[in-house]
Amino acid sequence: MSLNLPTLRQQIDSLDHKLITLLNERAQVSLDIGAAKRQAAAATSNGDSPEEDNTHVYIPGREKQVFEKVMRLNPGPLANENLCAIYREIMSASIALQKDVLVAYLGPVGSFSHDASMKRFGDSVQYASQGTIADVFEAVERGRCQYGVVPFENSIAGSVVPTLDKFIKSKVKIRAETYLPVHHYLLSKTSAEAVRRVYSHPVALAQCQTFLKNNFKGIELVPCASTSEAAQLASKEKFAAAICNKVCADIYGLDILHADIEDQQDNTTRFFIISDAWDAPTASDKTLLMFTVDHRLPGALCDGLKVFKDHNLNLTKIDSRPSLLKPWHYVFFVECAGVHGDSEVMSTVIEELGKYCLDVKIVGTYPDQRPQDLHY
Ligand SMILES: C=C(O[C@@H]1C=C(C(=O)O)C=C[C@H]1O)C(=O)O
Repeated sequence: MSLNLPTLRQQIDSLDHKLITLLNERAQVSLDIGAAKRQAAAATSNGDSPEEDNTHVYIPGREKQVFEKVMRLNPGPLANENLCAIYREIMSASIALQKDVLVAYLGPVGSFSHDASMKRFGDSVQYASQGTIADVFEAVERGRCQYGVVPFENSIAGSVVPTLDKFIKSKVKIRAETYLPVHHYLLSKTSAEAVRRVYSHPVALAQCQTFLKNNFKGIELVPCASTSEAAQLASKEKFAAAICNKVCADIYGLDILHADIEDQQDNTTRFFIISDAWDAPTASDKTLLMFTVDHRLPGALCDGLKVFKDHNLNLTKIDSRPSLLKPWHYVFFVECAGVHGDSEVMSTVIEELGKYCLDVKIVGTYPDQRPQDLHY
């Protein structure tokens, strides 16, 4: 069969016609869903601030379901990754139709947080760059942004301490988690031999220790607030370089000196989407709890952790930070899988934990997002 280009283009035109009609039908339903969410919120509100619209249009559990459905129904030839990227944008437009959404991220543009935010929320929502992780928390706390994206832990460097410390003091809640594969680049305006100083975020420097030891032993390493700030600083200096995302080369006019310099190629960072509220239970959720331990009771931490075992809950993360209330007094973070914060099981867990631990608090509860299922 000979392939006729004008006929094939006619086919595309006719399919586009159908697609545009269907996309708008979907958008109309999404507008109705927005109205239904406002109705439901009004029915449960106490009428304190009727002019303030606190409804949540971003529903991570529902989005996870949509992505799963898209991949299940995909007959090809489109790859799941490409179809999911298209759906990311369809849902982004759908969110923006329901409400103006502003997402705070650790900037400036070109940071891994920016990348993670864009991949999570798409092109149609608005973004607000923040100077530090603490500023992202503050933007959400003060209601300037409805959502914020903060790095939580990295597969090589471990926990992101400023994020943990902000959770101790802040009232924000975790609404979703997301994962980003992280590849670092050494960017500069000069040659590798002429570099005298390397800027980056401390967690990024920690991910490239072997590379730095082998190639830049003894060189000045300057920590800064983000990898994109590092790129910005390096772009203003003659003999400096930055460890950052590849996209910073174009954004800040830098050359690539070395690619993929992270110590492990499967380097991944987990981010949290924070907000003033978590969402309803889904088929599979995780919950992050925070508590201090009463040291007057010997073995209190051990007894506390046993509560999770007794309820058959798998622990997926455990960490501690100084409470800053007194020396050698710690706040513990424990994440468990298979349970939502609003469930009866969780109420029982919290009650039982209370026997051994003080100030037990849920930091967030969110759909369990396996990194391998993220195809966008
Ligand atoms: C349409 C909704 O709102 C948003 C948009 C979605 C979509 O376009 O499919 C899914 C979840 C929400 O983030 C919804 O809650 O169902």
